[in-house]
Amino acid sequence: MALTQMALDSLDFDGTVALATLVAPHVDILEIGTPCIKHNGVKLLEVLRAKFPNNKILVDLKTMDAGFYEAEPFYKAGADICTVLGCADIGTIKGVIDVANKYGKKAQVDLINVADKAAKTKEVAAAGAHIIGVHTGLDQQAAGQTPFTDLALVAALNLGVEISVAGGVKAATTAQVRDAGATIIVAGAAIYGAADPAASAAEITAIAHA
Ligand SMILES: O=C([C@H](O)CO)[C@H](O)[C@H](O)COP(=O)(O)O
Repeated sequence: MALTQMALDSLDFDGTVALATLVAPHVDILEIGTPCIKHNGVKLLEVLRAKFPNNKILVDLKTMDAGFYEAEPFYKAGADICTVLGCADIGTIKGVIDVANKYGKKAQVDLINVADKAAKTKEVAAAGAHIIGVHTGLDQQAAGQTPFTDLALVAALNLGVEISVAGGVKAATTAQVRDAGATIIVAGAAIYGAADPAASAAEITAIAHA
């Protein structure tokens, strides 16, 4: 059993709200993707928070510096999870963990571009990270990479932290990543690129929840 998260990666404010309206009943977590939050800011989070009280909301800040200071306004506005880059300074990562704890929320450390993912996972888990994000980014996917080997590596550490997996996951690979130990399964393009995003989200969630 894993939760599902839909990545909202459009830059368009109204289009994002419209897509979230279609998909929200069929996923556990709505993600405001990095380009989307940079373009639209905390106002979009406030709108989604008010419209979708039954979904958790992840804000994909991918924070690189000033962890506590950057993430606090988003937790204050209703984010349940904010992300911080694993390649950031440990002080930055601890800042996001601290502010998440202050609001009773969660911090996710994104392993994108981290060279030694096992060592980083152990370090940030010991620092109190709530979720480890195994992530093959859009540019890495374009170069042919997938998250599956990294997921196996992180899951094998058995550290008792939640593990999120993102990077081109679709219905056909959802059972594979669920069985490999992901507790949160992220899908972006597989849902927003589908002819029927609600049906695609429902299909992925049915597999993830099995
Ligand atoms: O985090 C993401 C990306 O780096 C842009 O910020 C995506 O939201 C994430 O990769 C999920 O999208 P898909 O890979 O299209 O499923």
